[in-house]
Amino acid sequence: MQKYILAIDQGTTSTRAILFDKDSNMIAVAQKELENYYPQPGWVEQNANDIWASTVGVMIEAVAKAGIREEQIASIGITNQRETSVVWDKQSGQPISFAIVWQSRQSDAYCVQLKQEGKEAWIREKTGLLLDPYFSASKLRFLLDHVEGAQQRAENGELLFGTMDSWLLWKLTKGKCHMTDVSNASRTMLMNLHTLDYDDELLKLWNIPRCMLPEIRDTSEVYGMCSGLFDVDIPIASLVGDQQAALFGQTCFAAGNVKNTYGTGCFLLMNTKEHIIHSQNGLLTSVGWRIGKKTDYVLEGSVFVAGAAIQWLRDGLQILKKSSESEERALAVDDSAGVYVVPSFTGLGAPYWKPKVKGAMFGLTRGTKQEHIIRATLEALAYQTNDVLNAMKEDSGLEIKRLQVDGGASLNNYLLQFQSDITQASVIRSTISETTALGAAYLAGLAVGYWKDQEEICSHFQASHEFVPNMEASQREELLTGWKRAIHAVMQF
Ligand SMILES: Nc1ncnc2c1ncn2[C@@H]1O[C@H](COP(=O)(O)OP(=O)(O)O)[C@@H](O)[C@H]1O
Ligand SMILES: O=P(O)(O)OC[C@H](O)CO
Repeated sequence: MQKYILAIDQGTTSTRAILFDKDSNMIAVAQKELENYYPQPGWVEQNANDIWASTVGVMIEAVAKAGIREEQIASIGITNQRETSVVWDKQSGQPISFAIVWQSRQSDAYCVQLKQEGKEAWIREKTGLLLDPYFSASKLRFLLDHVEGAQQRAENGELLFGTMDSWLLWKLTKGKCHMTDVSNASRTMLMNLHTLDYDDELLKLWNIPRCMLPEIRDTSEVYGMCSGLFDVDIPIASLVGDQQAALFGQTCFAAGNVKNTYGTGCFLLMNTKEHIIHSQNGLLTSVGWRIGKKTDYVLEGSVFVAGAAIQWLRDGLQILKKSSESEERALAVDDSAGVYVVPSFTGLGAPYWKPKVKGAMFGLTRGTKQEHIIRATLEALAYQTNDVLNAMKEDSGLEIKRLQVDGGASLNNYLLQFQSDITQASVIRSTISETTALGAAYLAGLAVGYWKDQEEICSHFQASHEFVPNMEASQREELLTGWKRAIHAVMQF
């Protein structure tokens, strides 16, 4: 009987379920959009019940679309938007409030206070993370402080905390499994990177009762059975943060392998194997995955606005009808005519971490056309990626000769060629666009023997296109000098 792996990709804007076969082909895809709520400026929330409902919906739809029998599903993998936090009642299974999304800044005051108390370096050494409301700890603190009676109920063992992997696992196993994996736990700011367990000093600092936290497990193992949804019980065999899943899906298994996902923002991850590298250049250190007690760590740099800048050209400036049109419009001019766009609309992320910086455009003349601005905006995605790659090279001491890419904006050939030219590295786009779901599928398949090992998985990787550097060194230097001046200028403004 032909078998398949069902991957759930629970993202910020949608939930997807994808069935893969043994050759990594996508057999069926189902997707449901999700509502984000913005109750106050800078706050972003989601309804965890909607996330659960969307997950059930896409799982059933994907299996129906594929026309397979449920017993043909060898295992289920879950990958998820990371850091987004929810607390629920153990008895009723109801969330005590909306989930706080990773982008939300509502718990910033806790981080500011801890910075003032001089705790940043100490937290960084333990967790590899910067003191920022991006991570789960301050979000959980916020929930326990703002929902009446929550702290006491948590201490009594009545409430449970989870990121979306834990929430979905708990729901799919009908409350039997309250677990997470090391990759997700490494983004909570409660786990110690060295021990891979919750850190008592951090729990004390944030005043979080350990009993409400999910058990930390491997990234690829059978945690429990999905029961009640289908006629047969199906093992759930991977939990993994979405950026780490993409790294796995891109088969970046060796030290120094790097992937970049060009979505709304850009997420760059480098596999550093067993080495915990503490960045001197504004990057984060997290766990990639742990399989059979072997842990791979990663260095990570996030660019907050990437594809979102193209959306701004489309919806804000209205100089594009569709994002995909940006390629031909950029190619309609010979160059960007000295225009630089710095799309730091929500501050600058890695490697600068300047949350208050605004965006800017430089080098405008009477002859500047829409096409120059479009081209310069695409180039900004490549310059920002290049800045993170330089930080990665410096921190790891490794050369980066190859960058594997995915995400919506990676369909833009002009962008990828320019990336290759500026970075002087091969830029490789895989034939499989859904690398995040594929990574979760690989991890779930490995756990049940569907695929034998990483070597077998590597043999599935196929580049759809490879972009190689093709720019004079002098031109490259000149362009990079202009970008540095532009970045410097926005930070001074
Ligand atoms: N051909 C393209 N050129 C440039 N940007 C694009 C192109 N296609 C999509 N995008 C951008 O990519 C983003 C969507 O990518 P996606 O990976 O779906 O993002 P996310 O997972 O963050 O929602 C959008 O911001 C869109 O503007
Ligand atoms: O939902 P995505 O794909 O934008 O990913 C969100 C990241 O995991 C946040 O850290």
